[in-house]
Amino acid sequence: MPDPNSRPPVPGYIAAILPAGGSGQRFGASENKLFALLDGKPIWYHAAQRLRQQSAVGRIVMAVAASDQDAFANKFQGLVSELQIELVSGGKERTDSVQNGLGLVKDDPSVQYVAVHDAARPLVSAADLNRVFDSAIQTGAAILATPIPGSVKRSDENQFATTVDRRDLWIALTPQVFRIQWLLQAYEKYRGRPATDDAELVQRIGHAVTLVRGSAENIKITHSEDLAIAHAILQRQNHHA
Ligand SMILES: Nc1ccn([C@@H]2O[C@H](COP(=O)(O)OP(=O)(O)OP(=O)(O)O)[C@@H](O)[C@H]2O)c(=O)n1
Ligand SMILES: C[C@](O)(CO)[C@H](O)COP(=O)(O)O
Repeated sequence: MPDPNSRPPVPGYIAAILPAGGSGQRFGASENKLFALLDGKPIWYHAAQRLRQQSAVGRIVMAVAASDQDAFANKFQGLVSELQIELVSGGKERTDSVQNGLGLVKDDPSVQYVAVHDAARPLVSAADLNRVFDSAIQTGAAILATPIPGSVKRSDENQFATTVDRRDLWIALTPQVFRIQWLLQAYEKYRGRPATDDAELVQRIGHAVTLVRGSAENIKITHSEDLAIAHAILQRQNHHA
């Protein structure tokens, strides 16, 4: 159902917020996992570059932890300027980082939608970006997601399994794209109750969030072994480009 309040988009109507303020505990490197190189460039750069290539995207705001700010001001300064990225401080939780990014764009009248995209997802395709942007314009809130690929089990207290019907289960990806007023309201009402993504906050204030089927290649770099998988996916994508 088309959103009656949506206005016809003009280039730059989306602000992308890239939370990059984590520490990559599960990746286990001595520095932020987002600094690991993929095809010679840091992971965060690939994520931001794919958004920069979209004419719908105007501002790109990246939230960076205090401990990484020197690296972004020095080592990565050229890459940050090249992609015209605005930096803000990261927060304790991912939601705090996103909220800091929102603070920078909330009063900008050219921003109609916000796309929140993990800086740890370097492989999102242009086709998926276009589809989730289009869906957000139609509905006000849309996220990339991919159906659960395997059998799903629930463990009881003795670690005995029951099987969960997976037919309507999806894995949430990013970008997650929202009409800016909805995301601002969601964060105004957010009282720190844990949420692993922004769609959950928007749902909590009563808006339906549309699932847009996206490629499972849009992985989040979480564990160190994900880097080798990302290299293989990138090679395949480059080969088919
Ligand atoms: N306080 C935080 C925590 C996470 N993130 C960002 O949110 C994205 C998804 O988070 P995740 O993959 O969990 O990254 P980390 O929190 O860095 O990883 P870990 O949980 O293993 O420490 C990443 O781009 C990460 O940098 C953030 O901006 N601020
Ligand atoms: C936002 C997210 O990437 C969507 O899949 C995910 O929820 C982040 O979760 P994590 O616990 O930080 O891995």
